Amino acid sequence: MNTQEFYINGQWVAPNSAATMDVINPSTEEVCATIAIGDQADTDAAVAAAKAAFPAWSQTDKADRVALLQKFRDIYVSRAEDMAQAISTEMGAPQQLARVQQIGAGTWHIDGFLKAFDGFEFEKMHTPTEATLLEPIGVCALITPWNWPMNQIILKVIPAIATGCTVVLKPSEVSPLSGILFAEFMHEAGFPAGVFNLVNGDGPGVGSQLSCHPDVDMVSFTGSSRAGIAISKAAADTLKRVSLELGGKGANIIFADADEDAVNRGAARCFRNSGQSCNAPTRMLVERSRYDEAVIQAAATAEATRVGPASEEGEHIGPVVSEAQFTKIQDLIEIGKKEARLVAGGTGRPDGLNRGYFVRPTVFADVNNDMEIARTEIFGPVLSIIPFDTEEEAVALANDTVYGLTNYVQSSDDAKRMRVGRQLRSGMVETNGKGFAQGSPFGGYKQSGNGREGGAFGLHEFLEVKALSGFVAE
Ligand SMILES: NC(=O)c1ccc[n+]([C@@H]2O[C@H](COP(=O)([O-])OP(=O)(O)OC[C@H]3O[C@@H](n4cnc5c(N)ncnc54)[C@H](O)[C@@H]3O)[C@@H](O)[C@H]2O)c1
Repeated sequence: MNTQEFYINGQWVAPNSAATMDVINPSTEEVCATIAIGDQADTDAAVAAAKAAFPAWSQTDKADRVALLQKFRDIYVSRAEDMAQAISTEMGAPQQLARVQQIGAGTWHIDGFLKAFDGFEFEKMHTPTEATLLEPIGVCALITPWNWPMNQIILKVIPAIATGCTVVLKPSEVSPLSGILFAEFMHEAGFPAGVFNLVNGDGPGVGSQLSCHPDVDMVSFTGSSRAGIAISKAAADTLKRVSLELGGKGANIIFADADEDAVNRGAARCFRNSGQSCNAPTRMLVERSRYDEAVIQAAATAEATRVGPASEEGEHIGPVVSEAQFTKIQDLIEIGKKEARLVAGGTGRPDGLNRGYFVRPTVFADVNNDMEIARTEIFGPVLSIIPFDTEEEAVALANDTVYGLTNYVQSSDDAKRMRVGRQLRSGMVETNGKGFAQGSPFGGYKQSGNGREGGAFGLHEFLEVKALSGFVAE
């Protein structure tokens, strides 16, 4: 794997400076790779390559773009094991999670885009003499996080390139290995030089250079609210489009008439990927008559959740990604112990693990929405349980957060699920354990961001709309 160079204008090139950064395996706390870190000259070279490639690429036939994307998909599938190992090493996803969910999410989104692209109309007659044209926005900077690396990279690169944009990808410096492998696949697929470019670097460096670059037309970002704000400010001077997919503090409303498995399912979903998902249901709101039982069930789920190294097979959860995240989560658990009632887990590593950023699956009961653990996105395997008495109160509690990404509703009453779902201020509502459909728009309300990724909505993100009048249809 080429960790010391960047992929610019169809080839691997040496960085401008000698700056490097170590990549840490979170299961062992050992250095697993060292990557080159870009500077302004590297960013400028990648943006220039993308800009030069845009006129030709934006005019290519849809069928030609589909053929290249299909070729990429074939390579992604045939090299899935290499990709799974890269993700597992860099961010700590255990083998099964890496192979099935982390890799599978990528394939699933590629297929969703290909389906949406097939029937996607780029030109429509609005009146007999005016056409509405959807055209690629131009050069796109794609800045991605470490928690679902291929999911995020594919949700950005594939629709951008499918619609005729050219891109510069900056993966998270915490999990850059999967991004480098992704660039190798793009090269092998044979995209024309400059269509796809990759520069590694950190947020203050390459990230902010891309955000304020005059030749970048759009930034698509997934990650923290802090970085989302910094990117929006940096992008303001050039008025480029900024698409944001930020954090969440999802509520999982469990009514008394919910199915028996609702609490276990909700807790397990909160702990999935070691709690490092922006759409994790981290606030479990339980109707009073089921509350005591729910606390016992959630605690039992936490205790039954095995934690172990990413290199091991099995259904356990792995470490959290970094020392910084580990420390932040420990601090929040400590705060939670003062604010609420700890019923499972707690601070410190799980028994038998004395190295690696492993966190104990933790459950707090008797939480209220004013507590810090109910307001802050912890991004670790930490669940807060909050009781409620009425449907109105449940909706109010769920909506009482700056975030609005995914909320969840569990009830055997179809009308109630739909009624509550309509009142929740979030981009997504999942009910009764039924997941998100392929091609559905993924994105948030409020401070969870403004973008929509996946399927036809995800293609729209990268398009400008033009009204062309005096049109003579051919
Ligand atoms: N919503 C999500 O999917 C998601 C994903 C990862 C992290 N997070 C949140 O972010 C918190 C911290 O994680 P993190 O530090 O890795 O996330 P982050 O937002 O700092 O990093 C994500 C990406 O943004 C880049 N970046 C950071 N600062 C930037 C800047 N000023 N300009 C341009 N790019 C910048 C990073 O290099 C990385 O590629 C987590 O605790 C979690 O709450 C959310």
